[in-house]
Amino acid sequence: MKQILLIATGGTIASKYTEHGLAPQISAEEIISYIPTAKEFCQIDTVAPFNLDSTNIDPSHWLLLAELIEKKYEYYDGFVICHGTDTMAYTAAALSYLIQNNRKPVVITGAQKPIDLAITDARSNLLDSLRFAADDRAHGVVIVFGGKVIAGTRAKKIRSKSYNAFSSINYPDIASIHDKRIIFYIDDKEQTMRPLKFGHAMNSRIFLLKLVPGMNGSILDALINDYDGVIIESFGVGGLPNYGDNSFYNAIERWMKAGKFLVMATQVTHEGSDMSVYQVGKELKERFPVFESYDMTLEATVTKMMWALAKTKEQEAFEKLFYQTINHDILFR
Ligand SMILES: NC(=O)C[C@H](N)C(=O)O
Repeated sequence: MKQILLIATGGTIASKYTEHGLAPQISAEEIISYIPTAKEFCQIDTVAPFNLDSTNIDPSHWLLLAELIEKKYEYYDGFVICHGTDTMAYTAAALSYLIQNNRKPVVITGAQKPIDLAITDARSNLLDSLRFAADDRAHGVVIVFGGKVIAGTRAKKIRSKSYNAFSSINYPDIASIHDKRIIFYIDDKEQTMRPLKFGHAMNSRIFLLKLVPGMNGSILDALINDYDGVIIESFGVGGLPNYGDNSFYNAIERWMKAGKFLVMATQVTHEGSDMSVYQVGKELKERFPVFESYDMTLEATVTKMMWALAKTKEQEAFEKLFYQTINHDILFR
């Protein structure tokens, strides 16, 4: 029988109603007591490294989870992480960069309702996750939620309340799960052929700047001491405004001179960036060594930049890391 390590980290799935609002309180053992049928197909051990609403999860927790999985890797066939949904897509993307060429499944799941309620998505999500983690065909970091299996780098929380909270962006679902049946749409064995690699560092000095009409580019100057890289979430396929004062171009010149990194992304959820299309994007790319997210999700862009800038501060080396396809994260270039 497959051996699964269930890693409980908190989230709504493990929450109870308190006078201060929902807060994680349910232990890992209590969580598995709600899904007794899992015993028919796997044997579960549990560990609870922290118990947090995922709003409180930061890069140090991603490193802790990767380290825990690295230590236990040889002892288990698969890993299921119970996690809050709010930052689940960030954790899934971060773990995709921290655990590469992963031949075992690392499944992240959670719920919109606590597992101790009579009506909840928690039990089906957890059962689906364990079933997937126990499947011979499964590998890599994925989110299992609402019957979908989504690559860890492609997930986005698109609904704040409904059960079908996650979507795979610019990429098909890896598989779907209905009752006991798992149907694979993508079967990528290539990842599992390369040597397994664990990462041990993330650079959190990354800022995300969401462009709004009328913004002055000098805002970048305020970031220059505290950040190594900025992602500008611009409009459409990507570009920067010039309101006649050159404020963005001048600020970017100072940003680049200081040896900082700039990635252009888009506020549009689907289809990604392509700065070569319009003058407002093309000119910027011709003048400065800026990178772009293309079809990567924002969560993947942020965490990939954190991972890559922990490895290098050199443009060419960064470019190689940033545009390399990892766990299905980028196709378009
Ligand atoms: N559904 C959830 O899990 C939301 C919760 N606030 C969390 O992310 O921890």
